[in-house]
Amino acid sequence: MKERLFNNETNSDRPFADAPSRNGRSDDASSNTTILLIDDNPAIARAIDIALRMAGYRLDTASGPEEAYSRLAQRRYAAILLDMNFSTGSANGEEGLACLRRIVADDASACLVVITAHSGIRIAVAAMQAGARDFVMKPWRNADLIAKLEDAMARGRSGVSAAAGAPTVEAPAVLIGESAAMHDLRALIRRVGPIPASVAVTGPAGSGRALVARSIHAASPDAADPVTRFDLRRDDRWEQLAAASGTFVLHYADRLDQVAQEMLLDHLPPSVRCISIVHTIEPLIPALRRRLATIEVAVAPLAAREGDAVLLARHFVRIAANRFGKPGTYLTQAAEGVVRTTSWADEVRGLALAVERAVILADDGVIDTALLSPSSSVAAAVVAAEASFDLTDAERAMIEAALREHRHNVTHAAAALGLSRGALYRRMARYGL
Ligand SMILES: Nc1ncnc2c1ncn2[C@@H]1O[C@H](COP(=O)(O)OP(=O)(O)OP(=O)(O)O)[C@@H](O)[C@H]1O
Repeated sequence: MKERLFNNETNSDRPFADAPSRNGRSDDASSNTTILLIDDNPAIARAIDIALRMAGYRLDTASGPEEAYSRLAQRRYAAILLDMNFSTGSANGEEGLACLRRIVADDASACLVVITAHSGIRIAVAAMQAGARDFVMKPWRNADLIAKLEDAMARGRSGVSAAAGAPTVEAPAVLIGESAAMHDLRALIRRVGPIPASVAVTGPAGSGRALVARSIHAASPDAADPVTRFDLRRDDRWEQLAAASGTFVLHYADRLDQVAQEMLLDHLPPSVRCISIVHTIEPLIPALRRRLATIEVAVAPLAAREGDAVLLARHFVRIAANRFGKPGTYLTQAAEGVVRTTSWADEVRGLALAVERAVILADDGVIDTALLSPSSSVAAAVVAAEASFDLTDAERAMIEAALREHRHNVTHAAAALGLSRGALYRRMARYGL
């Protein structure tokens, strides 16, 4: 039941000129080590890619903060090389500093090296104060760049050297979203995380509560220790509680009846920090509310987070495109409009599911509105059934998909299929559904 949240890994003129790594190696020590470059200049990205590959490293590139957060939500990088300006004409380093602060807030152990213009000493100082481990000034010599990266990685705070290329287990808890609600949520997590008070994370299922709980733990002094998760619906919950220590993440306390809530109070060791995931704290008896919800961190429904659905959809496209081997898959503007205006059942998880399905069905890597329509799972079922050229199978598959899509709500499934409820019931009986 114990689970470790964190792996203990752990435009310029003439920026690149010369030798590979100071150790020139391409051996096991560095060959598994991946570095993230955040830079909007493809020429720089190509050149750094070559230099790092010659030194035995791998490079992932993000063209700006949005893509960077998405990549950082997927894996932990041994080091991050961050340019300080992204928009055309911007030179004050503010964009880079904001990105740096966000990355460090999400993952205090992130190893950041910033790239500044030759005259950017003020920016370099601000970046170091904000948590960068080092800076390089343009133009740089590749040998210096790699030496600084290697020194920064070696100075990692964790026990295992990132430069040793330890494989990534779990990505940092990165919350995608730029809405006011998400900015407030991040600020609250940063305030609450370090205090050993118990926290109740509230909100609709699928809205990201478990991710927020991880993020709170990541901001705590115990971040390097594993949390223990409990599903309070399980029969053996009381024995499990008694055997554990550290930080507890409790699921479904709000589903316990009054007697079980009192038993939970009796069984919770006094010294543990509890992070509870509940729909609302209303069903909690006052004493349990005091024990579990000293502070409430509310996760807003997706509909109340202006602009976040599109950022999340792009994030899920990147993940699914990578997972299903479909690089370059993207949402059309019209599809992003659908993402923005749809009320997603099951919140962020529902959106993620719709996007994954669309990525799979997008033959040409283009996700247009039709692929995002709620009935696209029905379409997918038809495609699958068509392969067998059996109309009976196709009809059954469509009905099954529509029922799944609408969580067995016959009225909604019938409407999606263009049938009356009675007609759907008759077919369900025929197919034994
Ligand atoms: N802001 C976010 N940024 C990135 N991913 C997110 C965000 N919110 C949710 N997700 C992803 O959506 C999915 C559902 O989130 P999560 O499991 O945290 O929801 P939940 O509210 O805990 O729901 P449940 O308790 O029903 O599992 C997960 O894959 C999670 O990583």
